[in-house]
Amino acid sequence: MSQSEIPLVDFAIYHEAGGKEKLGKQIAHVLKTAGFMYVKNHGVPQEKIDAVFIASTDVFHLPMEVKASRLRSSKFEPSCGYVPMGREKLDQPKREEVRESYNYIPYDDQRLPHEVPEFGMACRDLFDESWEFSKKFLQCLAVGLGQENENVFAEDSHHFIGRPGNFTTLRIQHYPARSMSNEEGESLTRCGAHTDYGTLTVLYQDDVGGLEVESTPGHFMPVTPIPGTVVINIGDIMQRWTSDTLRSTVHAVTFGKPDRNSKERQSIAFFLHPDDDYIVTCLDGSTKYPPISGKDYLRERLYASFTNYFGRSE
Ligand SMILES: O=C(O)CCC(=O)C(=O)O
Ligand SMILES: [Fe+2]
Repeated sequence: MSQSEIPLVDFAIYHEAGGKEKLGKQIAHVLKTAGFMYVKNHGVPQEKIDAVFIASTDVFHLPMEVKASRLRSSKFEPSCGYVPMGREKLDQPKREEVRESYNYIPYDDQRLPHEVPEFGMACRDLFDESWEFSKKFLQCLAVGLGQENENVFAEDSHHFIGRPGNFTTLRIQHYPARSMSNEEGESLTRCGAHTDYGTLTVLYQDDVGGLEVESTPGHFMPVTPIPGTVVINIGDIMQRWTSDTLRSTVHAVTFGKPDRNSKERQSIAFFLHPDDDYIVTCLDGSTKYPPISGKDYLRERLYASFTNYFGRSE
């Protein structure tokens, strides 16, 4: 990425004649170069985003024993639930991550925090709105890449979204404030450097900041929060699907510098995954990567990033 800034795409032209084509060209270009973009006029109502931020604040402030009674399943299966600090380590070499999260999928109400009754419905609404926007985005992308079928990345491969047979998840993340010495700061981070796994990630962030993307190897650039925008990037399965034409970009969330006494932060990520049984093959007809099902691909990736999880240890 040679740009000094993350590009901003205006989705307002989607409904205009030729809008899909224009947007498709822009977003395909960004995903071949920068890999990350802001999108404004995305159509996801701000009050639905705020509702999840507000309800999840209450969820994260529940007593630990309540949160711990709603742990995400430890099997490889779609599951709602709480993911405590230390469960995930994305960094290489692995540093302690000061982050807790809650995974939401619409068809598992077993581990919902019923103490905050509005949480489930707020998540459901934002899940649906995020998919509505993602569908449009993915249609534009298919058009921008010259695909005949504009739904190849949308309904055709995400038919079971929100239902058994698809792993798409809305994940709410909480990064508590933490004062630390410089020495401690070397061994802790908020979210280690990683790429996402799925088709697309739609990220809603609060105004604290800390998200950074790797613009050139080893050089990270801040994704400063811009009100009214969402942040979009693709994940590894989309890079594979497009035979590395599109770029799944490394990113991380850091503590503020220089004193590292960062404010508490929250973000909401909509991680889109193809259907479990959908076979992803290189779209250009090449054999660069063998065909793989959505589920097998995700299994490989989750095993690598969860510690003491799915019956494995580091
Ligand atoms: O919290 C953020 O801003 C991003 C977190 C992230 O990249 C992830 O969970 O994959
Ligand atoms: Fe990520």
